[in-house]
Amino acid sequence: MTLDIKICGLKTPEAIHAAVSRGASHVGFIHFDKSPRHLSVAQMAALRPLVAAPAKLVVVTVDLDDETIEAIADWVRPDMIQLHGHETPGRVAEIRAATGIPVMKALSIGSAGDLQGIDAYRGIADRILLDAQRPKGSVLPGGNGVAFDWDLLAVLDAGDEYMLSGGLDAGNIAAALARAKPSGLDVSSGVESAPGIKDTGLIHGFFDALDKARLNGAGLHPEWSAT
Ligand SMILES: O=C(O)c1ccccc1N[C@@H]1O[C@H](COP(=O)(O)O)[C@@H](O)[C@H]1O
Repeated sequence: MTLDIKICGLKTPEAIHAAVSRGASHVGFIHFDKSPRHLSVAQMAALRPLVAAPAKLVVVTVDLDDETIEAIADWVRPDMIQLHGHETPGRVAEIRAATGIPVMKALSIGSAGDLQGIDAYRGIADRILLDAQRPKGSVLPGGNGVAFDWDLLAVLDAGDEYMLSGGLDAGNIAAALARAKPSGLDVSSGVESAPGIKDTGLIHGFFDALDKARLNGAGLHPEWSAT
């Protein structure tokens, strides 16, 4: 098993190319109009062909209505839909069934108790994404560039699969992998020069730091390859 890498909030062909050329397993487009990374359905559909297999396209949504979810499914045809709002297990199942597209449910983690929320989505969401809680005053449920305490994850069982996000960057990725055992990493703000502005140099820097961490064997889960 390899460690999945999702580079999220991409808006330009250059940024998509940088992520895909470095082996990103997932590329994320944000559809949330309060975000500086927001793309309309038409913009996502236009960029969609640039995300070719084996890279997978994830569209990030927040408490979206059926009509918009349907438009995204039909026009953008993502490989996965990320649900980053207050979607209940029932709503997650509904979106999964209506679209036939795998879903990733994001959960905000501020304390060990928040991890119990995972249980409700087991067998319903295809993947779980663990992110930091939104800082006071932020209008964004994610993409705030803040990390949570990765040591909280120590209570999880070895078989608990999750993607880790929140404030990851080239400077902390080795420490994150030494303390957490995710099956994937998700980064957005950490490869930006300003909110919503991806920097291809920082994208390369993130993959370089990851390569270095892997060479040093930084906390890699025994089941995950170092390639
Ligand atoms: O990035 C956004 O603007 C965003 C908006 C609404 C929901 C989720 C959003 N981003 C997600 O946040 C995490 C981590 O972001 P960061 O690295 O801390 O900036 C990631 O899963 C994005 O998909």
